[in-house]
Amino acid sequence: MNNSVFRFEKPKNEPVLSYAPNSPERLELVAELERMSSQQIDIPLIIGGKEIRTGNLGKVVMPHDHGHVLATYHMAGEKEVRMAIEAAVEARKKWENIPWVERASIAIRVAELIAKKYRAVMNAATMLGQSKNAFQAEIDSACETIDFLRFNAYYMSQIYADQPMSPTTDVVNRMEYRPLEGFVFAVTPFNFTAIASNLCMSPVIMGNAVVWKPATTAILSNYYLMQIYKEAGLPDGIINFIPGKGSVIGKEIFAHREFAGVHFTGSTWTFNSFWSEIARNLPNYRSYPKIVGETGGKDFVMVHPSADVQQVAVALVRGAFEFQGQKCSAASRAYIPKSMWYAVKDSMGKMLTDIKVGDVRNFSNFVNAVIDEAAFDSITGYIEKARNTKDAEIVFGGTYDKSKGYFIQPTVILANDPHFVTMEEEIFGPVLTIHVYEDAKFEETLELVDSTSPYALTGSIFSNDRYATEVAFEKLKYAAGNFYINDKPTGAVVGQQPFGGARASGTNDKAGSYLNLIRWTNPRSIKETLNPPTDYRYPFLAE
Ligand SMILES: NC(=O)c1ccc[n+]([C@@H]2O[C@H](COP(=O)([O-])OP(=O)(O)OC[C@H]3O[C@@H](n4cnc5c(N)ncnc54)[C@H](O)[C@@H]3O)[C@@H](O)[C@H]2O)c1
Ligand SMILES: N[C@@H](CCC=O)C(=O)O
Repeated sequence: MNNSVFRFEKPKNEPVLSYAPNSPERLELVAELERMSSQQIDIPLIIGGKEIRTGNLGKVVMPHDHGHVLATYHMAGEKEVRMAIEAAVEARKKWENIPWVERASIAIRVAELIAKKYRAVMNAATMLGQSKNAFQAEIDSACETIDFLRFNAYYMSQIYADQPMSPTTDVVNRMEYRPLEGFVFAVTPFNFTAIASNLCMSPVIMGNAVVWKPATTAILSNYYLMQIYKEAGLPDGIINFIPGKGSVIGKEIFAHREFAGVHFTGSTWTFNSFWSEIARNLPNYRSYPKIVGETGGKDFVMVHPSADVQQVAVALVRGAFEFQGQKCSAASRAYIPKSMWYAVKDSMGKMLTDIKVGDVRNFSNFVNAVIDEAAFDSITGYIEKARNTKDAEIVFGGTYDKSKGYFIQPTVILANDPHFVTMEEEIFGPVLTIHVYEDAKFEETLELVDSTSPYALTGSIFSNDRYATEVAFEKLKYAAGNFYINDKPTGAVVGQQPFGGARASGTNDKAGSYLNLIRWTNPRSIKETLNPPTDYRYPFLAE
């Protein structure tokens, strides 16, 4: 056991590479895309470090070319879920007792491997499997994944250094940061490889062992993560990788006595179903489980008449359509003053005419495919609702085609009714709805922004009038957990804008900050009395 005190310096964010034509990173990525596109791999479950093949198979396809199979994966049944739980419970016994700096070193080594040796692999797998373009993959599967790992090692060192005071000479007080008693269930979404990694690694770094259910539409990149964790020295059984049906896996997990916490990112509906299931099983557990979930959003852009037209138009186009709007933070409803609407529309129209939609391997495509057929059908269903009502009209896009890939043209809906369904419900696709308001009704419109949707994830105000900005800041105090001034509501960076929201958007435990890590510890306060009293009486009783 090493008894030294280690301190990690605050890291810097991983620089985003440009992938400009002929840059070394571009050439390496193109070669990796070709290599991955020309093979079909077999993805097993990984339990206690062992590869398990159940023969119950699913397919990993490219969303932008869904006839192209990249991999087959094996699905867990009840037996494998129980094996994964046992492996995690067993592995945790040694893991929690090694010096924390060893755990931090493994995390930092994972970051280093992704930054250099496996950057192209992680980006190519995310591009092909999740249909992200090179820039969107780079900021996710390279930079954000790396940042989560490096910053969490630093935050962990700060948490552990936080010790209580011992104000008198006869007492020594200290705090021991134990992991949770049991295992943690990580349930991860398709849309960010970084989130998948972080949902597993933040409990792990704090001494916990994890059973990981990845999203079936992100299995390729998630499987490569497992391999990198192993190469970095993560011991067997600390993360147990079990793709499969959520309902089969969830049922076994939530009924288990050793279930100690769930680290989830995904839809509000799924999270609510977990919460009910956990409540139903409460008497079975050893401890109250930690329930951490970041969920949906209906993120707004509120525009004041003093705002700059071009800045607003760019924020709307990038905020709504990057990664096909499949970000929980995507700009999906905007409120524009009447005096600005035609200018904003004109500017957006120029950009939208320029934007190309297609395969990720063609680097000139800004927009790629949505994740799968179910998403395609759900998103286009909303577009059809807009087409078939008097309450709204489609002003850009509105076309789609799933014959080869799940492609939807960036779509802008103008809603006369500020409560039209696409102003209220999360669509999770390339659809932005705009409501135009009378310039004089700025404050009333802020009330509308606050009360229109059950979510409170991200939002922004565009204004060059500081008094107006301040009014929006106050009136929208609880409307967003991440609030932006003169910026799009997406693109939170680890260490800069800790991420998460409340209301129906989750428990707001702020991924990418110490606030998330403290959910994965079970602290023990220790008081040692150096000179214990030998008389039971209070001093005044001796009078
Ligand atoms: N707030 C955030 O930080 C954040 C970030 C990214 C995505 N999201 C949200 O995620 C959603 C999109 O992601 P998604 O489509 O992957 O979400 P989803 O809820 O469909 O799935 C998330 C995960 O839960 C699993 N799952 C579903 N039902 C289950 C069950 N009964 N038992 C166990 N596991 C189950 C899925 O297989 C997947 O791994 C959007 O609503 C988006 O807003 C939120
Ligand atoms: N870090 C992301 C949040 C991920 C949601 O899907 C952003 O702010 O765009």
